[in-house]
Amino acid sequence: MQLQHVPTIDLGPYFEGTPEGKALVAKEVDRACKDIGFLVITNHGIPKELVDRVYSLSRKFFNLPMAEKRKVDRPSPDQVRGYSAVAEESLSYSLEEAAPGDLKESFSIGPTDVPEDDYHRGPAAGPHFAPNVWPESIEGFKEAYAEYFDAMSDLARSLMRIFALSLKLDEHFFDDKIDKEISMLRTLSYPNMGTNIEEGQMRAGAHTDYGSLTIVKPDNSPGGLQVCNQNGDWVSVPYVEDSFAVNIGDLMMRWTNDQWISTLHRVVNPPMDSDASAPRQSIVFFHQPNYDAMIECLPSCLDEDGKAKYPAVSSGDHLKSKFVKQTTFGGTQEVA
Ligand SMILES: O=C(O)CCC(=O)C(=O)O
Ligand SMILES: [Fe+2]
Repeated sequence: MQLQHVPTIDLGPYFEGTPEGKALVAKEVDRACKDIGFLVITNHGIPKELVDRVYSLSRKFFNLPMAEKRKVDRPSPDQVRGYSAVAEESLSYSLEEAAPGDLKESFSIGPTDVPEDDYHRGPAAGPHFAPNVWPESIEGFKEAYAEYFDAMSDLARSLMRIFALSLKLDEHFFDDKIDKEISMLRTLSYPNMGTNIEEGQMRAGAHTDYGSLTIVKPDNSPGGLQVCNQNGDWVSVPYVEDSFAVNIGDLMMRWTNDQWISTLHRVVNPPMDSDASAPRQSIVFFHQPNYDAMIECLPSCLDEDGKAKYPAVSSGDHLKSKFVKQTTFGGTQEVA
């Protein structure tokens, strides 16, 4: 039977390391990725203290006066770094002719401690390793974000190893394709807008993510993440204490020849009567392989006639193609 809701999967047996435990988790993950493209993970090994620290430092940042936040404004349209204000972006723009701006503000970083070599700094690297910008006035902010990025990167590597087992590949198949990743970490703050909303305006309009996988630290405040299941119904991602929501993106769907699905999702507004002092804040890690990793249909995912639906493409070119498609409200470009 096809899953129509988002399952919760305990990663404990994978990390215990027995072949049975690994096989069990790989099977559950395979089903989730095929049926609904989303899963909630528990026993992921990320310290709660780190998550809580990044959460509260981010809250401090979003509470700064606008002039302070503007000091770390996004440096240029092609660099997903720094601050973007409410309604400056629209995630569903790539799916609709015109969409109103999303009711969120965000702060983004890319890889930290980038080596000064040709791979990372030469022309082929484009804006993938652009420098980060940091708010100077919040103590411990930079360190916490860098630590969280690394923790997410480790968790994503474990998830990719589970994916490899699910896809009948060697467990380490993806390792050398994600060791110079071009991932992004982004905190999203969704203020409670009351009635100050345009027709059709949402916290985040319906969209799919671009990369290999996304790891979301959700928030339990009203107005949350919803997923469109294969029946076409919007279902909420369950909130589980100390969990992360994980979803696969367009790149993974392409890598699996559409056997796994990159699912449409959105963040809905809270009910009008909900507490205006409870804005939602989520922390989102968009995992993206090395820019030169070739995304070529995996052998276990070919069609029955042995064919692939898509030609090979590099991770960097794939991301660029999404980038060009998506224009933000107000005319600049944005990557989800
Ligand atoms: O805030 C969330 O829960 C998810 C946001 C999202 O889907 C995105 O930014 O791509
Ligand atoms: Fe998303």
